[in-house]
Amino acid sequence: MTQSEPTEQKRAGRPFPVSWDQFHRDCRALSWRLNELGPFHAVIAITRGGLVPAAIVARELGLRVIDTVCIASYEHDKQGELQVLKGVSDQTATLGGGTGKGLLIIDDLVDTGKTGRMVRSMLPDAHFAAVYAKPKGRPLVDTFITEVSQDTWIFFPWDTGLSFQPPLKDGAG
Ligand SMILES: O=P(O)(O)OC[C@H]1O[C@H](OP(=O)(O)OP(=O)(O)O)[C@H](O)[C@@H]1O
Ligand SMILES: Nc1nc2[nH]cnc2c(=O)[nH]1
Ligand SMILES: [Mg+2]
Repeated sequence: MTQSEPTEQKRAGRPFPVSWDQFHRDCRALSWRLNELGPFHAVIAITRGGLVPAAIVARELGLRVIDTVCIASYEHDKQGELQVLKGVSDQTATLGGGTGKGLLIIDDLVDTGKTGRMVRSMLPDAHFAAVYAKPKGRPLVDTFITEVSQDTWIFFPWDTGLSFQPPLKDGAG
């Protein structure tokens, strides 16, 4: 990528900030939906973004076997090559009969669907859930809570902090 190319975040343009409170509510809503679809043997969080929703969903569904698939692709807001740094453990793979049946994969969001496609190829029979979905990634997930437009960039509470916001009207501050 050359210096002048915009990042995925800049290209997306429309900011969608999510507070801890909102994120917790959305994860609880996801848990309600998943509770009707289970039971699941284990939760698999796609790190790192999937760790927070996975903890909340696991708490709500009473699941105590939690594994990770560690995938890196975005360096802050630029997507590069997908790298699988760690797959599921042999123990979790056995619980899912080798194909992921009865396993619940969780991520914070699906955007282009690249990450989702990768985990689906690893565990084709697992249930894949994300809290937020953009249109390109939506066909990859079985369950999600809120759809946002493709030109939206979601700002998660663990990536943001409180800061001064200038008033909408110029000079009103
Ligand atoms: O649908 P895609 O276009 O593949 O994008 C979605 C993925 O991008 C983000 O992860 P990221 O690679 O930034 O890593 P992180 O979870 O460690 O922040 C997000 O948490 C999803 O896993
Ligand atoms: N924080 C964040 N990470 C992403 N990775 C891919 N899309 C997004 C997004 O909208 N927000
Ligand atoms: Mg991620």
